[in-house]
Amino acid sequence: MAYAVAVVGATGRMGTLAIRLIEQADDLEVHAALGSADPIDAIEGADLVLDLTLPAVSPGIVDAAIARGIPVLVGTSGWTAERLARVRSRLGDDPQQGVIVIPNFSLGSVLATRLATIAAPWFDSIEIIEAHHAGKSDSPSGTAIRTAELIAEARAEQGPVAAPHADQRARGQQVASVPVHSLRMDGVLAEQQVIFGGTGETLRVSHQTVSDASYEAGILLALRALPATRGLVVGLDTLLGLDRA
Ligand SMILES: NC(=O)C1=CN([C@@H]2O[C@H](COP(=O)(O)OP(=O)(O)OC[C@H]3O[C@@H](n4cnc5c(N)ncnc54)[C@H](OP(=O)(O)O)[C@@H]3O)[C@@H](O)[C@H]2O)C=CC1
Ligand SMILES: O=C(O)C1=N[C@H](C(=O)O)C[C@H](O)C1
Repeated sequence: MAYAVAVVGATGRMGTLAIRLIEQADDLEVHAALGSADPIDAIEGADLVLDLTLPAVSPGIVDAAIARGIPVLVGTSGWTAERLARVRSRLGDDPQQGVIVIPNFSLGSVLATRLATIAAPWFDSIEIIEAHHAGKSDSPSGTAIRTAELIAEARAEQGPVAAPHADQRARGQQVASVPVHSLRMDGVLAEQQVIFGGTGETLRVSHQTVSDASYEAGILLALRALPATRGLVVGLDTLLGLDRA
């Protein structure tokens, strides 16, 4: 049996990639391929929903899937801790349905974030620089938001990072106390560098995406994990068990 997937954002860069992957997989099939002009009701009858749209649109799609009892995989950015908390409370204490939110489908990126959380308690001075293609409409990136929030979580005992002169605009946007600097420019696909400043040394954890092919294995892994998921799961690291490594 093949799971029927409704892809929302199917006309976009990531949606087009997802449709191709689903069409090529024996255990998945396209139920509906939706763009901005299509009614969300078209997800009805799908086994799974895949959301690859815009940060402003994504929460409504998740709500629509939850309302219809359809498990949903979210690849769209903009899912802050606050937004995730709202979904968790919407699903309730004994959720029978799965919602998976993956800020970054690439293995290298989630490993880089994991490495950053290991270093986080050891350095008080931590900043993130992320760069993306000029067409990306949101900043900071979903990956940077997630990385900053996990760094803050890993520093629960040490407290917020030092962010001197944070009132100056060029000092970036603080996410969970971590300054994030976003570049949007030609010649870049997606990159992130987490810089740790210590006594007489810096440590840099850096990841570069050179092709959208880096997302393919993660998309398939998360779609296949979705039917058995109950409640909210965040991050490819969780699906891979890296959060316990
Ligand atoms: N998790 C990850 O690893 C990755 C996540 N992303 C994220 O995925 C998202 C999509 O990126 P990308 O494909 O580059 O973006 P695109 O701009 O190429 O595509 C956006 C898609 O959203 C659709 N859309 C816009 N508004 C609505 C609406 N109201 N209802 C339904 N669909 C709508 C568009 O449809 P239309 O064509 O009709 O306007 C289009 O299909 C972004 O948030 C990006 O950050 C990107 C790469 C990797
Ligand atoms: O828009 C993109 O391209 C990407 N968006 C995601 C994000 O906001 O982190 C994931 C990846 O960085 C590519």
